[in-house]
Amino acid sequence: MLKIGVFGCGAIGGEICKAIDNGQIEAELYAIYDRHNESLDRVKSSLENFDPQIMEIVDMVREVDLVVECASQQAVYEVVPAALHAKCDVMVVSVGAFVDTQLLGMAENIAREKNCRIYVPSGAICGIDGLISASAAALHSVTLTTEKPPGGLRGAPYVLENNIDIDSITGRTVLFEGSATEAVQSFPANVNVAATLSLAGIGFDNTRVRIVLNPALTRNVHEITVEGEFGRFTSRVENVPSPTNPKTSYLAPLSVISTLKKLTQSFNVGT
Ligand SMILES: NC(=O)C1=CN([C@@H]2O[C@H](COP(=O)(O)OP(=O)(O)OC[C@H]3O[C@@H](n4cnc5c(N)ncnc54)[C@H](O)[C@@H]3O)[C@@H](O)[C@H]2O)C=CC1
Ligand SMILES: O=C([O-])CC(=O)C(=O)O
Repeated sequence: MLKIGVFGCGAIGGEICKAIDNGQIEAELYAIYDRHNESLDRVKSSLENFDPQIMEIVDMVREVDLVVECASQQAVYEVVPAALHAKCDVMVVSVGAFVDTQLLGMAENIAREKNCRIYVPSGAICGIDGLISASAAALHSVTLTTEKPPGGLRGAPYVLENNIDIDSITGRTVLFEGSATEAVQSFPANVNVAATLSLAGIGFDNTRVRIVLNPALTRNVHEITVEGEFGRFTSRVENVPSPTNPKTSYLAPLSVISTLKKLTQSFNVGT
């Protein structure tokens, strides 16, 4: 049975642990880690069937087959090289870290050398399957419009650095327009989806991103439009925010759970 370690036990990590524990994912929850004891305690007390060990990353990668990073972009720098050097596969949710071409190149090189896999689930957006299919021919443009209520954007570096008082904004307001490169650095915990889109499509510099604050919304909306030799498609998802982290949509852990299920099933559907 696949032995899994979960690094980061917040909104996403907690759901993954539960899905392994209740048998939805046929794997062993072998180890967990979080820098906050409360998060570890919360996850541990939610489990009925597994009693994972709490392990620092250096120990975790020696014991498990796959580490799931669901912590932060900063954690990716720690988790990904450690896992790959130990010949351990890794799934990355804080995908925005891969805007760093050195990190991405290094990860790809070590994975090739050690014959390991790096998995990036679709996360909180819909349409990555279509984009991957379309990318087998020429792509002309990829754009993302992310629209969130104030709770989905509060605390982002871009908001703080530009002294934007998001609670005083009363109507739909475009906060940011630019490349995915700038977007994932300015909103590291809000638009990892822009990174996933970039990796699947035409890269960080060419993927265009618009971030909109809409106080009237209760859901996190991501709309993507892709044009290429295949034609054109638009996909729009209206995501229920996670109850414990309003920045994160519930679809994000569901996407990780489904990607993990794919790894353990013999019959797989979709691109
Ligand atoms: N790819 C996608 O579509 C999406 C990605 N995300 C990203 O996934 C990650 C996890 O999201 P959530 O679970 O909602 O966040 P969260 O804030 O609810 O949980 C993150 C947990 O990781 C821990 N953590 C953070 N950095 C750490 C480190 N360096 N070492 C040890 N523990 C660390 C925190 O203490 C916290 O318990 C975030 O980076 C988030 O931005 C979120 C939503 C969608
Ligand atoms: O969960 C979402 O809606 C998107 C998100 O936070 C991210 O991509 O970082």
